[in-house]
Amino acid sequence: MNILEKIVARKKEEVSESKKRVSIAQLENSRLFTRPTISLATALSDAAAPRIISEFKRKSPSKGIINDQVTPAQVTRDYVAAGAVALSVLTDTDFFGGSFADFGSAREANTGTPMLRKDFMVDEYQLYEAKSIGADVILLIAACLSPAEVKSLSRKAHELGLEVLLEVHNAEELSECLTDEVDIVGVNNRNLKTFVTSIETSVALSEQIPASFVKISESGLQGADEIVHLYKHGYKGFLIGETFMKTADPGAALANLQLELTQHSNLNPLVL
Ligand SMILES: O=P(O)(O)OC[C@@H](O)[C@@H](O)c1c[nH]c2ccccc12
Repeated sequence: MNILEKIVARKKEEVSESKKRVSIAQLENSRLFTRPTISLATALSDAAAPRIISEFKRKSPSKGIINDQVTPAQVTRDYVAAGAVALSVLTDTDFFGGSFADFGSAREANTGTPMLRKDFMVDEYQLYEAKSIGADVILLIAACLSPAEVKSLSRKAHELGLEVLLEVHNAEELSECLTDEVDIVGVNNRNLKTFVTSIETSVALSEQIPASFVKISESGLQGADEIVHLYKHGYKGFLIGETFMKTADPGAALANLQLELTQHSNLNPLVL
């Protein structure tokens, strides 16, 4: 089994345990369930410059502990203050050290910025969970879902008012799984089966994503130059975790990147 298969197998167990503990009706009754969601797709498609989706990520299977000193509330406040277009918070515990508690404190620390529940979605039940914790966007990873699952989970997400980010890593996943039900297409520069990261993945796939979809590039991003390069290939959003989280002050790291981006001619990420 590769790591992705291990994560998905564990996730399926977890979901069946959760279903026994908490019913969908209970999730529907939670305080945040009826909260109106905020559109990330709109924020990105309106953007006249690269926008950063900042991730709260404590650890990962490829890197081990990234940061165990910071709190999601503080990092969220700092990311928002530094101009993040959206926040991504890991809710997977076993492999990424995330939790609903992390997501909840980030949600509490910010009401106006869209939030992505970053997890491995394999069952409709998790969409109800996402809504109950105040998520705006959910992630569907083509590498661990069938095209039919992508379609049905996307439909259900929309029914619940959630936006869908479809993550692809290669041309096959893109052609098999892209459906009109998807709101945003994310190209993961990291192969989740091998952990190899290359921004050339985003470059290569950019042409193949129809212009009607908002595109984002995910993983392994570090500096303004590569972001501007990918922006010129049509990517509007950039999902960044480790580069920020490995510093003592992730919000300050985002602020520095924003500054570097403003120094690129004709690009001002702080002005719409
Ligand atoms: O920390 P990075 O290399 O900046 O990557 C962030 C994000 O793209 C990455 O965490 C990610 C992308 N797709 C995922 C799917 C599951 C878990 C994590 C991910």
